Amino acid sequence: MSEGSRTTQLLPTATARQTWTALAAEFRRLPGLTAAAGALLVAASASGLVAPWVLGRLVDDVKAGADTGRIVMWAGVIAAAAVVAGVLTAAGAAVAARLGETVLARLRERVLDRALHLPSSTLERAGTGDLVARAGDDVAVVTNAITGIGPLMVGAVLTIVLTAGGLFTLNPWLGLAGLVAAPAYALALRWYLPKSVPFYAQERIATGERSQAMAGALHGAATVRAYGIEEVHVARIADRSAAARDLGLTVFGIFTRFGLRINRAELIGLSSVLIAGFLLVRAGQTTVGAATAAALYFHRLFNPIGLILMEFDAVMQAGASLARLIGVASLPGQPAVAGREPVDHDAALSVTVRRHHYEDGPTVLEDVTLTLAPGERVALVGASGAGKSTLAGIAAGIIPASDGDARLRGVPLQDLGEIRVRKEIALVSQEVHVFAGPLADDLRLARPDADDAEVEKALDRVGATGWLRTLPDGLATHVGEGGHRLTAAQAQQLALARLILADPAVAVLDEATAEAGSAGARDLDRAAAAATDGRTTLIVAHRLVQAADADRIIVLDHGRIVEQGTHDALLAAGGRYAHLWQSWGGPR
Ligand SMILES: Nc1ncnc2c1ncn2[C@@H]1O[C@H](COP(=O)(O)OP(=O)(O)OP(=O)(O)O)[C@@H](O)[C@H]1O
Repeated sequence: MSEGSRTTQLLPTATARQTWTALAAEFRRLPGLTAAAGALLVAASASGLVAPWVLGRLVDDVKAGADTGRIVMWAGVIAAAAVVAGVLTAAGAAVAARLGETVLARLRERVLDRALHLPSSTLERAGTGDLVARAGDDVAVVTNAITGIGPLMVGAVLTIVLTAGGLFTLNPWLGLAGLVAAPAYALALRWYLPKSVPFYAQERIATGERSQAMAGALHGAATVRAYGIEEVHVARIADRSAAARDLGLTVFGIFTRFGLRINRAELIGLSSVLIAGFLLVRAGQTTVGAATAAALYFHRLFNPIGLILMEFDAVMQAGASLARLIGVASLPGQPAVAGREPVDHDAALSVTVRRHHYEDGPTVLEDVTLTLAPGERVALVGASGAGKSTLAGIAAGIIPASDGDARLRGVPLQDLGEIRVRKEIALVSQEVHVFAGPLADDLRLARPDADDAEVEKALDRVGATGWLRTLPDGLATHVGEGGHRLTAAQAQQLALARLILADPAVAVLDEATAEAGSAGARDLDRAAAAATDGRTTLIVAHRLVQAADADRIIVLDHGRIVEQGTHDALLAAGGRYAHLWQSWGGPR
């Protein structure tokens, strides 16, 4: 496809409510583990309440002149509570991490499953970048959150809820006194978030630029030295480092001032609890011990509240990533059964496009009607940007026409269902991916039950036998990422061999042979001819020689069909095609 202002429509992102619903549904599928994690975390937080309460009792007992035995008993209770809290916290964190990992693994599987089954048109619109970012970055962010801060956050929330409950149980007035700090915390967060988020983003960019400047200079060290431009690069690195340092200091400054605001909120809360305690004790409403316990409870809130506030943006970030994952995971799966059956029809494939445009872009195709008889070979030619790839995409069911449709033996492709369409119509595009693994496996993607002889025969038909023999392990040779590197032309041959194995009725070839140099291009032309032999074929011809032996040639210009006919007829007509043929330098 020609480069232009490509518009993409990102994959869906779940709303907050959908995210919670989907997450809750995942936890419900693991009732045992969820209940165990919940119970352990609650018990761990609750056991932390024991020590402050006991200290309060201790104060009252000492005031009342209790004997040493009683004090030792309370000390024993505190020690036991500490041990129990430690054990429960460790067990709770382990079970919660296991629960989180299990939920995440399921979510990851669903995302991958949906991603691989996405209707081609959705993927075409979204671009693979969005999907790769979700399967990569978003999964990483959520994994870190679920296994790292996730259990800590849950623990912190539970501690806050239970401790606040403890505070109110001691004396409702003491609880209310603690609540006085809430607005101060809220104000601290309101001050911090709008400032920190953009600075964190800038800091990440600045450190990235610094690494880039250093890596660039080091990779090109020889060139830098040869041209004597060391100073320029040193100055550039110094510049980037200074920018990163300044931003780092700014971020640290903001963080410190945020810490100050949190301390202020703590001071307000603790003072208010102490003052309320003093007044209540004086009025005989509570004991010194209870007021002490209340102050200790409030103090106990410092860490969890601090943790939640400090990690608030990390939680928001994880939430955003989770929403993007659930957006993909919640896409409808593939229908198990295909739709309507194609019927016997004169046309193997027909396309009617009244108008097509990408999103809000200009019209790319207009009034195009294309009908391929069974077994017919039709070539699309035209200048770059004329709309050939778009028309091929619509014909293959990859791109839905804005106004119009493609039909296989009379049945609209959307009625056939994606599975059936992919079985019947194969698209070979220039972007051929070689999957990492044995060569034979890559070919069997097209037909899993093909035996070695069939795989070899397909490779032979596309002229790959020559290089197949040179491979160290033949069909078992590992190709793709980390394995034996195939050339672009060899990868194209693989794609054509896959086409033979898949054996579809209709083949759409878009730039399938454009990659190679001229000698290789001829080999690939032969391979393409062999692979499409006997099939209804639509070929996007970038070199006119690919079109010359087609049954019919269709000339596109600015999204409209301007000419069609056989090579000879079009040459004789002396029109657009003849002109293209002449300027391309083809024999008359
Ligand atoms: N995904 C897309 N989003 C927006 N515009 C697009 C997209 N794909 C193609 N276009 C635009 O549609 C027009 C037709 O492009 P198309 O790729 O179909 O032409 P082509 O004849 O195949 O060109 P080439 O020979 O360069 O591949 C061009 O203006 C192109 O920029």
